[in-house]
Amino acid sequence: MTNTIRLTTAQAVVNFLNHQFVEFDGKQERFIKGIFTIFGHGNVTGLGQALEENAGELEVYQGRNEQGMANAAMAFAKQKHRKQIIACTSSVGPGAANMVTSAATATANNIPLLLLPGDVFATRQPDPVLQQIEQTHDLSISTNDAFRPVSKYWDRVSRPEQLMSAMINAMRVLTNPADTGAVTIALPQDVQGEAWDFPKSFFHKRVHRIERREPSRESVQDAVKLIQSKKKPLLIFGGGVRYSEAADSFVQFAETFHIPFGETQAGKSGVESSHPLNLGGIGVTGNAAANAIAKEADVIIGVGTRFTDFTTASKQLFANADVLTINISEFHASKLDAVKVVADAKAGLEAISTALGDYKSSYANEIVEAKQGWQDELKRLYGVTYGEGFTPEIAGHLDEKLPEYKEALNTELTQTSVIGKINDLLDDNAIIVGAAGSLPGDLQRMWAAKSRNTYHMEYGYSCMGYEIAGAFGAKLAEPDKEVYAMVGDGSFLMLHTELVTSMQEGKKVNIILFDNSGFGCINNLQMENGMGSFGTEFRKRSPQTGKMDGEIMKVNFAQVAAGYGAKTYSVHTMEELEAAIEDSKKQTISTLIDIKVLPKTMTHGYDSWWHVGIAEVSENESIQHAFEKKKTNLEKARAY
Ligand SMILES: Cc1ncc(C[n+]2csc(CCOP(=O)(O)OP(=O)(O)O)c2C)c(N)n1
Ligand SMILES: O=C1C[C@@H](O)[C@H](O)[C@@H](O)C1=O
Ligand SMILES: [Mg+2]
Repeated sequence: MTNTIRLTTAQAVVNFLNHQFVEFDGKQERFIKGIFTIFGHGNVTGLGQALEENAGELEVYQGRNEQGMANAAMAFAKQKHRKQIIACTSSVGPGAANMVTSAATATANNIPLLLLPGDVFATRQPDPVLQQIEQTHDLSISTNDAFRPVSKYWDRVSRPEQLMSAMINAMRVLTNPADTGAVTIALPQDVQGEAWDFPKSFFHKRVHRIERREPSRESVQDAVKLIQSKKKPLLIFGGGVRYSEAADSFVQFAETFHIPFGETQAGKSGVESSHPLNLGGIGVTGNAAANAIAKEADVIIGVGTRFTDFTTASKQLFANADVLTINISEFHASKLDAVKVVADAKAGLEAISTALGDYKSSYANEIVEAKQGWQDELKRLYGVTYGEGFTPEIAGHLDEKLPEYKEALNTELTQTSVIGKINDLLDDNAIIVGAAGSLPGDLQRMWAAKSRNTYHMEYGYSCMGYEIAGAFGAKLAEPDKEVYAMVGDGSFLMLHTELVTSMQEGKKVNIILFDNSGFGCINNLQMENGMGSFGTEFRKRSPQTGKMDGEIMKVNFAQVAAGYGAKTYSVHTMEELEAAIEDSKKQTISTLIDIKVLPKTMTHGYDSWWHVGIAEVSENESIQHAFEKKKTNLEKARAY
């Protein structure tokens, strides 16, 4: 009996993908659910042929935009806590280039994403093939080299037999909780069709064990010593806790030692917001309760967090505290000069818990009071209404222009009150998905997660255009729940066409669109830092000034989505909002609710600083002032 099987490279890819499984806590699951495709000459006659002939168990999807489909694949993996993925194949050239952004998004967020872009001919016989870029200094370069800096593993299969080591390494990285991200296997279009006698053993079922790395005894002792020397510890619930499925251990740790916790964007909803020790979002987009407690904490225990500038408020928030990290990645564990426990979140927390004995923090009423204070503030935010003498949350920027927006958008709705209403109306187990704009900040502060794992925010790359594709990916992961994309008008305009794919697949997503006719959060950012309103409001070019300071642009987003066949609603009042949400729940097709909101009515920062580059020299006094302010702020931050 022969020990080999003759297949094309592409057929071997499909066969191999069908035989990959992961095992976590004793539970085995198929690792590759399916594959998103947009076919072109770079993949249709190779991978396309292989999938047509025998896709096996792989579900084959048809994307609309390569970035969109890859964002959906990433969201699927994120919602599945990295235990299952959907691969993506594109053509050569522009199709491949469209996935570079998604690769970066997945890598920044440590989410597994397998990309299989077509590539130029290995033989070079037809060079330049259509869509080949031709770098004169190096003919081995193709568009796919652009994936190198944004991939955790990159390979090009220039001969069929290279596929074996390429795919084994791809799986190594995709299933490695400490170092996962985008994996790019570039497949030259001729090689995809070339045959090889592959060893049958290459296609045997492979089970990739996702192990819970135990901490070393010494590192646990270090952690115990540090915590025992402190009175006011603060835990941070990072995305790693969710991926490690360690929420129960985390809560038990917090309760046993009476330690409050703040949530990062990736960690939020790992535990219900109502938990008495859950202070909610922390950092630049954190709330007043979490940030106030953080300022007084003497040790920060960051679990499964990358400590981004948003979490640390640009290293200002924990300036005077010691830091302890529990992280599966040595790299992330080593941040902020921390005492580090390199371990799986659950294993690390449980080991420290056992060794910590009868330690108790010395918080008295601070936690209850901080939470109550934030509840009062939330109530105020829910109730912000436009009217006589109105002062928006972000005051002093466009105050005098608000009546013009009210007229143009035909609305008096404020963003904070709309978010409050939506939070009240959605099902407790509904999933919200977001990524960019002012919404991630508002939602991290304001959103009360009533069930676990219902808050899905891509804030590692904060990539505009993730929201709708991401909602579709989350829906594929959890088809029995309502999924809502929370999206600004800017993000919608950047990329929304996987909405069509959601309808093709009969997987309903709901788009909640906040139209303030502009890149609102960037307008806030520039004006807070001394600039005028420049290039961020959506206004027509004025024939008088020659600048984009003319009429406010009006887009009927409901009509756009209706054109795709979605059920849509135009909302200008609270009553219309309530009716739209209730009706949208009854629909079986995807929906879009086009909500017109006033600019500047999103939440403001709560005692936090975001470090951005500011001009050191300018004729403008307000810029000079902003630069001085930045210098003062920098002095209050940790140096590294
Ligand atoms: C792909 C991408 N390009 C640019 C940015 C920078 N950026 C962040 S938010 C934003 C504007 C978002 O506008 P919108 O979606 O309308 O949200 P709003 O701030 O108005 O709520 C921009 C341009 C980004 N995050 N992602
Ligand atoms: O530049 C940015 C500012 C943030 O407020 C926003 O949420 C994010 O999308 C971004 O890219
Ligand atoms: Mg906007």
